[in-house]
Amino acid sequence: MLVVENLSVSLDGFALQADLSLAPGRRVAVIGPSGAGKSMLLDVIAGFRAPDRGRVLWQGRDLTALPPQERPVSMLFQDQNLFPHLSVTRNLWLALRPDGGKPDPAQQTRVAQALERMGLGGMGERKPAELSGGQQARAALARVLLQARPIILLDEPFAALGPALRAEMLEQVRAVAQEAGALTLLVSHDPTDARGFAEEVVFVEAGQVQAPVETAALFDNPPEALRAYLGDSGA
Ligand SMILES: Nc1ncnc2c1ncn2[C@@H]1O[C@H](COP(=O)(O)OP(=O)(O)OP(=O)(O)O)[C@@H](O)[C@H]1O
Repeated sequence: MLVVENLSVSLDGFALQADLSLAPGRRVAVIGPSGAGKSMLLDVIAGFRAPDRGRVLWQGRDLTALPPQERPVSMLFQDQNLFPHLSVTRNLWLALRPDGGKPDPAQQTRVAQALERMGLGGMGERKPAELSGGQQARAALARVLLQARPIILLDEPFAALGPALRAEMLEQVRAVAQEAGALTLLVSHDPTDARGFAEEVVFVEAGQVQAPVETAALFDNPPEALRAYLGDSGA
């Protein structure tokens, strides 16, 4: 289980509170109004922000004091976080050799296979700027695939893509997560994405992280606060 226990983080007058347990392998959407604290929750789980109080545990192990690179977590951001001066292949090498060393031939083959799988065969020598937005998203997902960590965090990584491409990317994420048996948390502003992707939904409002609810049950009978958030989005 991923357990976020008695967590409290404050920043410039904003406070986030969470108490949450999520099972390995689940697909979870994190939704809620702008500024509610969704990114902050992911940042604390990933280790980019330290909580004032509380702990983050994975399978009983306390991660709270660990730096991001030592956590069992891969994170995908909207800007895809690829190094602009490195080729796509070299960006992916870093997933296997964070020290910057040259991967061995077997690792290089894995990188080439990940590129093929993401439809980027033959594009490994390009710099990220020489790829389309969708191709950059696939390159970033190839990195997640190579890292093969048991928790995948996605902070609106595909928001800049059109609906069809976004749905396709979420399908890819689902396949990658399933293969790795990874728990996946997806921050999204699009209820359709949440419904299509997630088995459970965590609703965050004004710094309060609510307990996860089965997706279908939540959207079939949304509580008042969620109804207000969804407005007339048709979800
Ligand atoms: N670096 C910062 N300095 C000060 N306040 C911040 C900082 N980052 C975030 N905040 C505040 O913390 C709160 C939570 O921000 P967060 O980015 O987690 O919200 P969010 O739910 O992800 O919003 P959005 O959906 O708009 O991305 C917001 O009220 C925001 O103004």
